[in-house]
Amino acid sequence: MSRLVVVSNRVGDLRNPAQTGGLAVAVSEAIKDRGGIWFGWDGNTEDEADRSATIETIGNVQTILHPIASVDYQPFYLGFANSVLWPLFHYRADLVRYQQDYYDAYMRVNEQFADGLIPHLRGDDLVWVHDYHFMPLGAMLRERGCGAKIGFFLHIPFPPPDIFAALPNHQTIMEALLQYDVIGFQTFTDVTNFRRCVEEFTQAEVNGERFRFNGRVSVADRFPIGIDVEAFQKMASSKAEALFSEKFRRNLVADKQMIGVDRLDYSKGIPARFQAFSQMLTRYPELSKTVSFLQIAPPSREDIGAYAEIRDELERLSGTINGTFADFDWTPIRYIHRSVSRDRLAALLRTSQVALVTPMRDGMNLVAKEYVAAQDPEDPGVLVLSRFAGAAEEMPEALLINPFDVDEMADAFNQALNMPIEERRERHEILLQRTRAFDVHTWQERFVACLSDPGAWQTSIKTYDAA
Ligand SMILES: O=P(O)(O)OC[C@H]1O[C@H](O[C@H]2O[C@H](CO)[C@@H](O)[C@H](O)[C@H]2O)[C@H](O)[C@@H](O)[C@@H]1O
Ligand SMILES: O=c1ccn([C@@H]2O[C@H](COP(=O)(O)OP(=O)(O)O)[C@@H](O)[C@H]2O)c(=O)[nH]1
Repeated sequence: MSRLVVVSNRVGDLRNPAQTGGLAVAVSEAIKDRGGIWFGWDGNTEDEADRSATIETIGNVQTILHPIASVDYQPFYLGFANSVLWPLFHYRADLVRYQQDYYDAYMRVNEQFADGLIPHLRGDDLVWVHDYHFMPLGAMLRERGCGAKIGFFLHIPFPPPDIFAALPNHQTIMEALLQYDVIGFQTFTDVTNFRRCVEEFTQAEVNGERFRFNGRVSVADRFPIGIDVEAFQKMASSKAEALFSEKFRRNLVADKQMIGVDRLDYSKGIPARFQAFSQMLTRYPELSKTVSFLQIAPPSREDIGAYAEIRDELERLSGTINGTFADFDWTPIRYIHRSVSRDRLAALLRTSQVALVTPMRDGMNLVAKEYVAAQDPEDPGVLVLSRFAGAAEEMPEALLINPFDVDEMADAFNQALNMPIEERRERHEILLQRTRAFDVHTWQERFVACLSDPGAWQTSIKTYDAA
């Protein structure tokens, strides 16, 4: 069996169950299955003299943590990755802050990673590069003579050509992506957008989802990421956590609880969700004191202006909403700006009657799947899900909403709170079945199978009925 070599900016802490961020969570689950090397950033932003890579073995996984010089970190991670690619790929061209030195640092860090990785590679390895931080890495490994199979998986959406064209370096990035053997996306929409960009911005020969460019053939497909359903179910219903949820339930003044769990990111649609909750209380005054809304939103990328702004906006909004609706014995919104461990989170999801997953745009959104897994099948809660989350493609039985329409969301929240038990069970059963069918193990196995033999890979069917 070929060795798997995973590359990503964040390397999950394989000993820590409390990590946040879908990539770290999902890749940790996936690599534990098969073992191999996980190569990524050492998480250090300070320069120490001659910092070199740190190598550690944890079970069947070897982690190689590579430094990024502090002078590069800001323009690479906060700059090109998260002030250019992240907003653009989430369809927010208005938030892009492009600077040539950001791009230069991005290419430099990719070159350094290629130099750092190449001595560890063997010809028969399967190299799996993750996410927008490392789009040119495959091409740079090829330049250094790497003959191994190299695949790329994008965790965030891929935009249509009109938006992608706003990236000054779009052609270089497209051509670099065509140096991978496999280019994986979360959804059909992303695959379609990518194919359209290949057609528009490169000279590649296009045959369905196969592309021939500079003598190399690449295949693109959708590999929807999932969770470890059994592990999450176990956490949600563990005895210790049941005690925690019971205590938590007793302390609740309202009968029902709605929950949102998101990194504090403008793509997650939290302000509109708060507004819709407020609108729900205005439209349906009978809900007053019967429901409270718990929003967990750990800090993320706080050195970027747009992230600081959204934090201020949420503090303002939650203050205004509580000021308007709260009473001596009822606080409508509880907003927690720190991360919560996954076992505790699982219990909180199980204790909540409605989950609000309402991003303006999201690659997948694992919280949607975690909520479904955490439910008691006899008395399950309702998932309200944005049609612009990647998860919506596999989860049409959720209450799908348009996050740009606050009124529609308010009505859907009310519908979720009042949904009869039979309907809740019906929707939950099929959602759970599909969450199981497309779990993190399937994700890993499908990607690795495709990368092992890209020529023989049959690109996926267009529906999820097979689940
Ligand atoms: O590493 P950070 O900058 O702190 O950000 C955390 C991660 O955010 C993004 O996650 C994405 O991946 C999830 C799993 O595939 C997906 O469900 C979600 O929709 C995406 O937003 C980002 O893509 C990762 O690189 C970050 O590590
Ligand atoms: O306080 C928190 C907030 C989030 N998460 C986890 O972080 C991941 C977030 O992944 P998702 O795909 O929803 O979004 P991302 O943050 O990757 O954009 C999920 O597994 C959450 O359970 C967590 O453990 N604690």
